Amino acid sequence: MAKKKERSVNVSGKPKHSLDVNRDGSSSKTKGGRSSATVRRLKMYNSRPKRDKKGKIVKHDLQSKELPSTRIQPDRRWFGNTRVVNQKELEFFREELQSRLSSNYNVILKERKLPLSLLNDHQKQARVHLLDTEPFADVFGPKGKRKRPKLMAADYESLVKKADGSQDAFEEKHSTSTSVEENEDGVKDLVRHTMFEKGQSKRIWGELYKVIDSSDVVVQVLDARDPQGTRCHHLEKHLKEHCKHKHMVLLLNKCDLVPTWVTKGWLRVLSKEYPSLAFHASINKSFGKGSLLSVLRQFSRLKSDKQAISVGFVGYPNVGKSSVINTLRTKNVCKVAPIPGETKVWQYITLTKRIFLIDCPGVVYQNNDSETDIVLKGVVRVTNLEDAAEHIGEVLNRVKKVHLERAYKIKDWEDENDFLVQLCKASGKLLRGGEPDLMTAAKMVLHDWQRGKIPFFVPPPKEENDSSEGPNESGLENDKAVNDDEVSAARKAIADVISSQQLKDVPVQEGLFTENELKGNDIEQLPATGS
Ligand SMILES: Nc1nc2c(ncn2[C@@H]2O[C@H](COP(=O)(O)OP(=O)(O)OP(=O)(O)O)[C@@H](O)[C@H]2O)c(=O)[nH]1
Repeated sequence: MAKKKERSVNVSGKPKHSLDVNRDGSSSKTKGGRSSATVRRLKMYNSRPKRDKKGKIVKHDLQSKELPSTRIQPDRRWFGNTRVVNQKELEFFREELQSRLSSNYNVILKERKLPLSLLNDHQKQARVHLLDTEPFADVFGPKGKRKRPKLMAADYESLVKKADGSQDAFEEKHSTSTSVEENEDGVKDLVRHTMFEKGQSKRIWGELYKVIDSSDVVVQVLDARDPQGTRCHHLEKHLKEHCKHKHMVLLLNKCDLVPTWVTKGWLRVLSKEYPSLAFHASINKSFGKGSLLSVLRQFSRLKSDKQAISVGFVGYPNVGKSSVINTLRTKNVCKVAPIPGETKVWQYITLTKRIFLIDCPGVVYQNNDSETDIVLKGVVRVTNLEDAAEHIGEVLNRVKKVHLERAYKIKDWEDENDFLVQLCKASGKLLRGGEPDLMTAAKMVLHDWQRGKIPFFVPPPKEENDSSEGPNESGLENDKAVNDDEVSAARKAIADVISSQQLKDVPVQEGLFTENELKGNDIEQLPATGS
C-alpha cells in the first residue's frame, strides 16, 4: 500500500507512466525503462481488437455496435487491385486515354479493367446539378413558372370539331397514298385482287427455300408452251449467287402439247444456260423419263461417299411438278390436279436408295405480268375469277382462229363478246330468259386453255448461225472428295444424255396441230406471255 502512495506522487514533475511518450528515454534506458520509441510502438499494438481467451473479439474501436462480432476476412485480394496514382499520373492517363478513345484506329481491349469512372467524373456531375440550371424557388416556389399543357380546344364542342377535321384530313391523305395512280385517260386501275398474288406469299417462298436448302439438284419444271414465261429468274440468280454447289436442271414439261420443232428449239436455247431436258409426264406413256433418271444418277455420282442426293422440283403452279414425280415413281405418290395450288407443302419421296425427290408448291416471283398473263400462265384457279370474260380477248389473240373454230364449232366472230355469245348459243350455256351466260362460257374457254385443249405455244427464237455449242455444263460443280476423272465422266454422260434426247422426236398429242404447224412451216410469231 505504501508503495502505491509513492507512485501517485510525482515529485520531479516529470511523467512517469510507462506508456507516456514524453518519458525521458535516456534516463529510463539506464534504469531499464521503456524508451519513447518503445512506448509509441506499444501504443500502436493497442489499437488491435481485444479478444477473449478463445480468440473471439470482445472490443474493437472500429467495430460496429450493431454487429459487434463482424469480421472481414483478411484476404490480399482486397488490396490486389489497388494502386495509388498521383495527380500528374492521373492527368497523363486521362489525356492518353482520351486520344485513344477518339482515334478510329485504336481499340481499347478490356475496357472494364480501366478506372474509366475516374475519367468520366465530370459527366456524372453534369447530370446531378439540376438546381444549378433552375433554382428551387422558380420551379416549386410561389412564383413557380410551371408550363401549362397546350390545349387544342377550349371546350368539348370545339374539341369534337377539331377531331372531325383531322380525321377527314387523315382519310384524304391515306386514300391518296394507297390509291392506284391514275392512267393517262384519267381512269384509275382497280386494286388487284389478292388472288393474282398466288404463289407469291411468304409461306410459299418459305416452302421453296426449304426445298432448295435440302436439295442437291434443283429441277426447274417449265411449261413447254411458254418456257420463258414460266421461268423463275430470281430463283436461278439466287442459286448462282448463294448455292453454287447445287445443280440446276431445266425440265420442259408438257412437251406433248407443242410441236416437236418447238420443243427442240427451246431445248437448244435453254441448254446454253443449264442442262435442259424435254419431258411428258404420264404414268403409262411418258417421254424423257429415262433421260431424266440417268441425269440424276450421274449427279449422284458427283457426290462423295455414296451419299444419297435430294432432287427438288420447283416451278410455276400447275406446270406439272407433281406429275413428273409420279411419272418417275410410276405411281401416284403426289396429288395431281388440273388446277393450280394443289401442292400446299413440300413432300419427300424416295425414288431409289440414293435418290430422293422433293415436291414443292408452285412459286411465282413478283413481276410485271398483267392479270391476263397470270390467268393464262395457269397461276390462278379459273373458278375463282370474278370476270373471266375480260381475259378472252387475249386468248383470241394468241390462238389461231382455225383451232378455236375446230374446238368450239363456231365460225367467224367480230370480237370477244361476239365469240362468247356464239359459244353460249352453240353450247347451250344460257341463263333464264335465253340470255347468254358469258361468264360460264368464258370460264370454259379458260379451263380448256389451262388444260392444254386449245393449242398454243410461244415459238422459240430463230436459230442463229452460232456454231451451236454442246449442252452447257454449268452447275456441274463437284464434291471436292470426288476425283476429277469421275467428275469428267459424269459431265460427259450428262452431256451425252442431253444431246441424244435432242435428236429424239417427242410424241405430240394427236389432232392438236395442223400438218403445217407440226412441220413448222407457216408459223406466225405468236405473242409471248410474260418475260
Ligand atoms: N398434257 C400434259 N399434261 C400434264 C403434263 N404434266 C402435268 N400435266 C397436267 O397438268 C396439271 C397440273 O399438274 P400437277 O402435277 O398438279 O402440277 P403442279 O406443278 O404440281 O401444280 P401445283 O400443285 O400447283 O404446284 C394436271 O392436270 C396434269 O395432268 C404433261 O406432260 N402433259
